[in-house]
Amino acid sequence: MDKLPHEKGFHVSWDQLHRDARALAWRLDGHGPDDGAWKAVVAITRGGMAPAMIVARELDIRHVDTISVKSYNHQTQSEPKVIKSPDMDLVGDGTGVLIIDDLVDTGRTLEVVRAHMPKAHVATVYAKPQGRGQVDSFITEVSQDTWIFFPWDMALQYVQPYRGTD
Ligand SMILES: O=P(O)(O)OC[C@H]1O[C@H](OP(=O)(O)OP(=O)(O)O)[C@H](O)[C@@H]1O
Ligand code: HPA
Ligand SMILES: [Mg+2]
Repeated sequence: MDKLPHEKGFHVSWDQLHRDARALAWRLDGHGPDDGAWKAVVAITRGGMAPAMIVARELDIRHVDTISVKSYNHQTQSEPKVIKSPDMDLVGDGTGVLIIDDLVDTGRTLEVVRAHMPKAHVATVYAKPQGRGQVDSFITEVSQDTWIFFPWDMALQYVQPYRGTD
């Protein structure tokens, strides 16, 4: 039987995202340089903002900034561009900074971000094999041919029963 629409991707609920982002925070806790603390979180907008908020909350980090890299138009990839940089007085070379994104796919977004803050620790909630080398920490890996659907891109809707009634 053909796959049902909701079997064609990895669909992440808000609850799942919250659990996975918390797990990421707990993994990072105490692993900052020197005393183990992290001095700031930089979210890669827009997808990194929800996980970054959860990580900053768990680890009690009050300095939160953003970097904006645009790399996709819907599901089509284009040349990544930095549209907005974080406060470089705050982040410096990235030492003690946690860069957070929802996922790494090809790794091209993170390549651009790492060039800005070479000493930062890069963490994503989800990772695909091609980009895994660009992240220092992640929670769940999915195969390269899986599309991850996030809760902010979805809506609840009716699906046909597995065994149709004709
Ligand atoms: O590893 P890559 O192949 O570069 O892809 C991963 C990036 O792509 C998506 O962001 P997108 O650029 O679509 O912007 P958004 O976060 O605003 O949705 C995703 O949130 C990651 O940031
Ligand atoms: O699998 C994905 N899901 C959502 N956004 C993405 N951007 C790159 N890959 C993905
Ligand atoms: Mg993104």
